[in-house]
Amino acid sequence: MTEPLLELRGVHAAYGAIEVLHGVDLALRPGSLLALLGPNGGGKSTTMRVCGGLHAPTRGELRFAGRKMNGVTAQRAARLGVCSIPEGRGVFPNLTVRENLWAATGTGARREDVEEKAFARFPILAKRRDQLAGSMSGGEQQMLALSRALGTEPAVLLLDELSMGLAPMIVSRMYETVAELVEGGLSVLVAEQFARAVLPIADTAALMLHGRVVAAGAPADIEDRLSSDYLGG
Ligand SMILES: Nc1ncnc2c1ncn2[C@@H]1O[C@H](COP(=O)(O)OP(=O)(O)OP(=O)(O)O)[C@@H](O)[C@H]1O
Repeated sequence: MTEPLLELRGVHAAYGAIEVLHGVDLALRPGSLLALLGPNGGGKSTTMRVCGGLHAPTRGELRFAGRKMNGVTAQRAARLGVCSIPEGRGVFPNLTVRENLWAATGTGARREDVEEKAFARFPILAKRRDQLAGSMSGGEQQMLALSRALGTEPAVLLLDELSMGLAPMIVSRMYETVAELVEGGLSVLVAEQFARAVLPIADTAALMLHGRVVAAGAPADIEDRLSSDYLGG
């Protein structure tokens, strides 16, 4: 089996004195989609933050392309090719669509190329190019966040709660795009409370409860562990 591109080995993490991850193992293989599932507070966002270099583990290893990368900053992680879209999308509301896209060019991509790709993928963004991001719908903002992240040409994309606040139709459209990106070779780790949105396109899935991965494997293999609660009705 191919080596994981991004991997957590026995990762513990804490906020102050309170440990919230208690030995998390995860393996994201190249060109695949791993869905990290589970209810609120289980530790998905903290796990994503550890993967993106935004939160340092207290124990265990974060590995990228076979090398330990504990202690890297988010900027260094981005330069290595690990790019995060945080919960809440992280677009700059008081900047225009184009200005938001240019924020991706810190890693070296040309502004014109980032714009061209974004507008080809989501034509609505071309129409809104000079509009303030904060004035757009949640779906359009998520398209912008995704386009900006892709502007850095990442090897790994970390997507936290893509579905949050979006209509089901928009969520399906977004995950269709994610599936195309994975088809094209991108490796994607998605944290989702609503498993139904992402399971159909996931290669592997992991269920997190109380800071631990309690089940992991092919979606079909862990489906029976996902109670209707975790499937999001
Ligand atoms: N900044 C913080 N300070 C202190 N505790 C935190 C902080 N962020 C999260 N926690 C706690 O860490 C635990 C894991 O939270 P985390 O956000 O990682 O879970 P989650 O599965 O992503 O849930 P959600 O979908 O609500 O973000 C929870 O008990 C939460 O209360």
